[in-house]
Amino acid sequence: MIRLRDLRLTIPAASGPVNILLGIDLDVAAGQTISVLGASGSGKTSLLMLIAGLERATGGTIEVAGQNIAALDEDARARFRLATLGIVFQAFHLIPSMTALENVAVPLELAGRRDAHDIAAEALRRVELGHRLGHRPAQLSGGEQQRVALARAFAPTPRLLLADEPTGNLDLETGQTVMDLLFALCRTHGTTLLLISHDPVLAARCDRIVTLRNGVIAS
Ligand SMILES: Nc1ncnc2c1ncn2[C@@H]1O[C@H](COP(=O)(O)OP(=O)(O)OP(=O)(O)O)[C@@H](O)[C@H]1O
Repeated sequence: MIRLRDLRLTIPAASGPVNILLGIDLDVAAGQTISVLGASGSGKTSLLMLIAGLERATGGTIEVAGQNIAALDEDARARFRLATLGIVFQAFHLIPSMTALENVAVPLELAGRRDAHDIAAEALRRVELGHRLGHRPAQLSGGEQQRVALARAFAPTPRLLLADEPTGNLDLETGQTVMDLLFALCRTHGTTLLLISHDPVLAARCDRIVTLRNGVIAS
């Protein structure tokens, strides 16, 4: 599902170029769950942004679901994301003016699904938010907002879920509930998971752990 070869990222900055990733090689099989650990600033989020096609690599190759991301232009990458990936961030990134149902329906509508609202309602019921369809994000708790974000990510049944510290803004117990749901959804749909975390206990729930250090995979 993911194949990275000598992946490099250098970003220009006022004080000179910043080398963030210095040659990453990684293979993740379909259906596998993998966690990326590493200290703050080790390049975890940068790696996720490259795999999602939200950032351009400065070297190496990225294949996701057999697609060479670097070969795609901006529009093609957006279509590729819609068809292939779900992403969940630490901040929930819901649209404040929209209800939970509308937030989950957006990517489905963009993908041309006529039954977007029915699928969105079902996705929200699966994260136990069937009673909150008409609530806006400000009317939901943090845990509920992240469950809406999970429903939005899983509603189009993506082959790959990218999760960046999805429990970072939640208390321990709420975070546990969200992660139980996330792993259950991955299992049900056979979704490949790449989970970025600081937390070794959470990481240990994945099939595999890799650790980023100084821009390379240290273990
Ligand atoms: N646009 C940018 N310009 C310059 N430096 C950047 C930029 N984006 C990221 N960096 C630097 O790249 C390094 C890696 O950042 P990244 O966000 O990928 O780390 P991370 O491992 O996800 O950290 P955290 O766990 O704190 O979220 C950091 O040192 C950061 O300061």
